[in-house]
Amino acid sequence: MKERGLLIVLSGPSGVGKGTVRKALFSQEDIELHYSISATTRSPREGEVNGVDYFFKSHEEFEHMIEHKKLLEWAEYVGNYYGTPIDYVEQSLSEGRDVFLEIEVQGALQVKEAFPEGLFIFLAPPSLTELKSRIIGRGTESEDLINNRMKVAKEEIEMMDAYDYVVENDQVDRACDRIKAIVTAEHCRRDRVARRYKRMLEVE
Ligand SMILES: Nc1nc2c(ncn2[C@@H]2O[C@H](COP(=O)(O)OP(=O)(O)O)[C@@H](O)[C@H]2O)c(=O)[nH]1
Ligand SMILES: Nc1ncnc2c1ncn2[C@@H]1O[C@H](COP(=O)(O)OP(=O)(O)O)[C@@H](O)[C@H]1O
Repeated sequence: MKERGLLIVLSGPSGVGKGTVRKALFSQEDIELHYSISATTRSPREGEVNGVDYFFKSHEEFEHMIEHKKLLEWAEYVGNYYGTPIDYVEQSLSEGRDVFLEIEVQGALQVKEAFPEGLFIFLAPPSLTELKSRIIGRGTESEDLINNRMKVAKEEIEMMDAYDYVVENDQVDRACDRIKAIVTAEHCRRDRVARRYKRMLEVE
């Protein structure tokens, strides 16, 4: 039987660098992860492509997905819905592929309920001042939205204890290396456990 893949959840406040670290991680050849594309009701930003960055949905379409249990988790975040389509995750894991979710904190906590065996990583900013300057530097949000995101960020940082690991995003390549090391260690741990049970069953 094919072993199930690993579910990796990267979470953390808006502007900490989740998207940047994820893209860097996916550009590396020594780790193979499968990105779960989320659905959202937020409007596309310049350059974002439907079905690549997100599945962009109307409120009605999103609520239809909720009603028909098409989402593994969903959350309302600063006025928009975001959610993880369940079929892609289930199918990839059952075929032995490692799935990577990049989602906010409320959603990550819902995934933890459904998949306690997942690997939950919180990406943390070096400081709140640096977080704010990254959000401002990205230039995608109005001042009101930036203040909202900072307010939510403080609440999210309080939840970091619920995660298996906290990775500081001081430099993108260092954060990436830390995440790779965590994923590799988790694979080794699971292989060791699987081998131990296999041996136990052979002896029985
Ligand atoms: N719960 C949940 N959060 C998501 C999902 N997809 C993206 N998010 C999070 O929603 C928040 C806002 O995303 P977005 O508007 O793209 O802004 P950005 O990530 O700050 O650039 C971020 O924290 C994302 O990680 C999802 O499927 N579920
Ligand atoms: N380690 C880092 N050092 C400095 N700037 C960073 C770092 N990681 C990300 N950034 C910048 O911070 C901004 C927010 O990053 P982004 O990946 O959009 O965050 P998130 O997906 O968590 O909202 C971007 O302008 C990005 O270039």
